[in-house]
Amino acid sequence: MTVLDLNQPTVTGAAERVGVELGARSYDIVIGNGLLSDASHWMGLPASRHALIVTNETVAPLYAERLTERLATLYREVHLVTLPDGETYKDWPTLQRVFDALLERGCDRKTVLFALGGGVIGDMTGFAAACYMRGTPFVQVPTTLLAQVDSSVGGKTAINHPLGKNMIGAFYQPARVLCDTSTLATLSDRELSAGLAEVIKYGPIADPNFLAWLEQNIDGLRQRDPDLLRFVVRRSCEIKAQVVGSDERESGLRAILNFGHTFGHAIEAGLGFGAWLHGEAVAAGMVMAADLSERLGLATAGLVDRLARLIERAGLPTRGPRLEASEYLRHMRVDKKAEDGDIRFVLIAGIGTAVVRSAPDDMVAASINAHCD
Ligand SMILES: NC(=O)c1ccc[n+]([C@@H]2O[C@H](COP(=O)([O-])OP(=O)(O)OC[C@H]3O[C@@H](n4cnc5c(N)ncnc54)[C@H](O)[C@@H]3O)[C@@H](O)[C@H]2O)c1
Ligand SMILES: O=C(O)C(=O)C[C@@H](O)[C@H](O)[C@H](O)COP(=O)(O)O
Ligand SMILES: [Zn+2]
Repeated sequence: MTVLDLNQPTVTGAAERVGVELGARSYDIVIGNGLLSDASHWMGLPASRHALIVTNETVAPLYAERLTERLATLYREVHLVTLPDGETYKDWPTLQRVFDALLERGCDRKTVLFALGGGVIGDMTGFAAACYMRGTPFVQVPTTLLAQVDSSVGGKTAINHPLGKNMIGAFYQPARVLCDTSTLATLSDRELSAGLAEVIKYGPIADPNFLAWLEQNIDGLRQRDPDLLRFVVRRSCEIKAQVVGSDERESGLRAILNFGHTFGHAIEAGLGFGAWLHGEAVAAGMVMAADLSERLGLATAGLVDRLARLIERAGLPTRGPRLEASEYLRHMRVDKKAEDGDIRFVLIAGIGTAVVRSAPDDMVAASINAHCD
């Protein structure tokens, strides 16, 4: 991929826009400090009588009132549904509560859904929007770092199945993504680190300069320097928008965004959803995938150490939990990239270049055993 402009972070108060170019489904990602309080970025959203804010019990007390006030100037009826918090609730019964709320409040097919929260809320709201009356518009208002740099962009929506991560879902693009970076101030350190895992991912798969920049700035990011945070949100969105813009439904290139996820999803499913955060599982998964890249002779020696050092400095695990390699393999066989039972991994063939390959089970097991407790 082309390396885009890596200027020093912009320090202006003005919001920035990154376009996701998908023809009729194109939309903007708007990034700025205080967007929830700035009416100008909320103009031109899909028109409707009804808006439904979908959020959870942690985020609602923090930001639902501000979003309700903002939407009250745009929609005649603004409804709110507050879901329980956690990855364990990314499931059918909780999704059903969104449909209950829509029907009980008389919402029609033009109703605009607003996903206010992290990736769990974003993925479920998007899926609800894809299904309700066969499709109603939705807007992402991501409030975690992970959601601002990754999950709010690109239209992958889903819930989990006990046997596999994100197994039931749809590709369904939002009408806009509004990233208010000021919401990151209330995020826990653990969740901030989880978001950094998906940020780090973009370096090895797409942008060597970004990886080097992260190595220089990781401490400042963990200290929540607002300019650094805003820069990583923008740069991450630029990379993801470029990938999604050229392969919306993952027929090829888009799979590179799954770096670390084949192992990571096995960790999440193997331990039971919610035991490890998604970002934590992806972090350990990236180390295993880097190891496999070295073992297969795709990457030169040193990749694992370099990546693990950065991951550790980001406050993330570099080793997976104690699970048998056979248990990992069992979960990985249901990964969506698998073909005919053949597990396919995103591997690194030099920093900035990712490839998708299968590998012999014994080599995969060796990578797992070398990097799990
Ligand atoms: N669709 C995609 O492309 C994509 C990409 C990456 C991850 N995901 C999915 O996203 C999910 C992980 O997202 P996540 O890391 O945002 O987790 P999350 O949605 O569970 O949010 C993390 C925690 O932070 C809380 N929270 C949210 N915003 C807050 C704020 N501003 N202040 C304080 N607390 C806040 C939440 O209530 C939750 O407890 C996983 O289900 C993963 O599979 C999807
Ligand atoms: O947008 C994508 O494409 C990604 O793969 C982004 C991932 O970070 C994300 O976790 C995604 O939900 C994983 O998708 P899946 O198809 O493996 O469930
Ligand atoms: Zn992910």
